[in-house]
Amino acid sequence: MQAEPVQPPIRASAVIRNIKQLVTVAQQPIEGASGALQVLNNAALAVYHGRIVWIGPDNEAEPLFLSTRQDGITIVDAQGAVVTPGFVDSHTHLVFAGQRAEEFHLRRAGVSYAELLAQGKGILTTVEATRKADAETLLALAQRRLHLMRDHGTTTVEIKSGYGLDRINEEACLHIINNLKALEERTSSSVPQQVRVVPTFLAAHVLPPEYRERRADYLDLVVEELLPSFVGLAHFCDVFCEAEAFTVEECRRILRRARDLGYRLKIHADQLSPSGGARLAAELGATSADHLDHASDEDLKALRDAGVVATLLPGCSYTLRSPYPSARRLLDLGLTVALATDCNPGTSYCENMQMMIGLAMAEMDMSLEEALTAATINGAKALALEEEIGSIEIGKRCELALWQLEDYREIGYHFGVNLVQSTLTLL
Ligand SMILES: N=CN[C@@H](CCC(=O)O)C(=O)O
Ligand SMILES: [Zn+2]
Repeated sequence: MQAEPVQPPIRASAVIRNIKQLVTVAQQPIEGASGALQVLNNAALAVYHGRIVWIGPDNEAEPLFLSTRQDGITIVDAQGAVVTPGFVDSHTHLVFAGQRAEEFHLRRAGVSYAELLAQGKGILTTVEATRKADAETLLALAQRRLHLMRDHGTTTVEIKSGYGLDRINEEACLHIINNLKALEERTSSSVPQQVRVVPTFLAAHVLPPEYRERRADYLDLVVEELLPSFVGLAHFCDVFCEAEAFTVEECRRILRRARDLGYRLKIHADQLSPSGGARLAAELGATSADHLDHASDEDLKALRDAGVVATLLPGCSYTLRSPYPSARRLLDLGLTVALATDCNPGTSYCENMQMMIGLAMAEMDMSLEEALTAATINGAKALALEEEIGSIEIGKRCELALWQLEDYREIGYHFGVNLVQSTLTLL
């Protein structure tokens, strides 16, 4: 009689071995892991059809997966890397042409961002350059930025339109974002470093110049025509709620319509002044409210009570030389805080989430553990993707950053260089 073949208890398509430190950022305790980030030393993990099915000590991976015959199993040697979830950059404006270095230097000479906006510069300078560029150029520029992000550890990026501001150009920008998404999904599996792309429609970024004398017509265009015809091209609808951009009432009208059409909501809130954006985000049940430099304690409590993620964008304070919002204040009030780059040509030209973590630790009173949480699982919450990504846990997608470090606590301490060696996305 022939002996029954020993069946492996867990089926795997890939096993990642030889991980010096696995920083899981798990929301549920993991056996053998410790600390706020649930860190496991000398670890391995197994993946089946892109989902994590096992996490444990490296020496247990051998008997579980490697000595039992499983056809087609891929072994990835992490070569002693520190491994974290890939960054989730939940707020970016990657699709644009041109640059605004001149304004950057003008601001250093004392001209404010709001003054530039009021003079028809700022965002409108980029709208002009973006409208002039062809789709191929815009795609190539955005793809280059996306790959820079990936090289610095980001595996999910939200990308907003908002530099087109008319039917043709907004639609073109949304198509470019969706083309980037498709290109990433199709990337060859021999280089498994895809970036997940989440598209956002931001027609209410600033009033386009041709509508200066007919503001109501632009709002009608957005609400009655663009929002309904772009369903399916964007997951989120965002607005810039600010004196120089759109009022609370205008934003409410746009976002209500968007919500009725099935978009999730985001708001650029209280960035340059107390604009009422945070309150509106709470009222409408937005997924996130972003910036929040001028939000009051009452505004923040309203966000917390409504379960809205507070996304802080330290690159803006760095670029605009404005005071950094205190993340400590938000954390002490009990908010869920995310960090993002806000990569854009005006207020934060930076693709690197490691830089945001460094700034948040140096200037916003965040611990490394809080900043890493904000850049991964809380970024996922800001995109309503926390069931899928943002931490290394059973059932989640395998989207990782591999770091050339002895210890994850070198993040933020060793600064100014890229510490990420690669990202890894197993499908
Ligand atoms: N504040 C509005 N939008 C961007 C800036 C865009 C720009 O200046 O081009 C932001 O998030 O900071
Ligand atoms: Zn923004």
